[in-house]
Amino acid sequence: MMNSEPAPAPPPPPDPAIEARGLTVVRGDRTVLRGLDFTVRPGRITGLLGPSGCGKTTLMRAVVGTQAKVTGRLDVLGRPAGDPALRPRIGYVTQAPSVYTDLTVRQNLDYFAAVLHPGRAHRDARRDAVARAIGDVDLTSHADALAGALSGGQRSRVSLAVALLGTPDLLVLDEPTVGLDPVLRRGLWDLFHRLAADRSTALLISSHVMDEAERCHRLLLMREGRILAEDTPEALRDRTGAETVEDAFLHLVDAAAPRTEEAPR
Ligand SMILES: Nc1ncnc2c1ncn2[C@@H]1O[C@H](COP(=O)(O)OP(=O)(O)OP(=O)(O)O)[C@@H](O)[C@H]1O
Repeated sequence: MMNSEPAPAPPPPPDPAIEARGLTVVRGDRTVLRGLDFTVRPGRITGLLGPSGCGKTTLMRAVVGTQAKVTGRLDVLGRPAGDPALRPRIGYVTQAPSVYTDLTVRQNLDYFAAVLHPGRAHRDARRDAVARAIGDVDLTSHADALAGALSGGQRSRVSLAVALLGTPDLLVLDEPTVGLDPVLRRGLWDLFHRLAADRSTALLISSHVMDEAERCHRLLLMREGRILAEDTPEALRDRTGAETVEDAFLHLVDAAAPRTEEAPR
């Protein structure tokens, strides 16, 4: 007998981690972001790519709630960006590592863990979270080194470990792989993919290095404060007939304004 039961409906897509509609930001007397619409999903790595000065950091600052003069709609994890309830749910790593150079790696992590989860009752949980975060960024063998004695790339990884302490639902990373050698870069991208797959973390990662684009699930291509395209790397290549995301970007730039522009590095 044929089964007349309708096939079960597929599960609805999870709520977006970030949803922007008409996002506009003014810095000084300049409009730096101009009416942006985009969505970032949980469990996905979204790459934010574009030339230097196009507004990537400004967009990230708006998402984490540290940017003034933001208009339009910007919802983060179901709340308006900047809502105090979002603070423990978002990890943000800026371009400049923010660590105490006169403390060891572990002491830095202990300090931030105590801010996140104060009190004796959380002592064991703090110790576990610190050990896990140091392991996540592959700094276990440097845990007792002074942060001031680390290389720039190692110090950025301490900043990343701090951001991972609270197991955030959203990680916002501003050029996290700058200055890292290829082996460490690969290790970090593996970690980003594990966070997306195992913890359903939404990752928004900026870069102006186009070869990192292929490692992302989705891309937001930016130029001069606008989104040129929002899609998967594969769809962007197919749509433009380009072999690389960099060529796809150039194609889209030409299609948007038929003039010669400098390509992002
Ligand atoms: N404090 C500020 N006051 C006024 N304008 C600013 C300020 N900071 C940045 N801008 C301007 O905002 C624009 C976007 O800067 P933003 O730092 O967001 O770009 P970006 O894409 O992150 O660049 P990069 O890749 O070099 O970090 C730039 O034109 C910059 O000059």
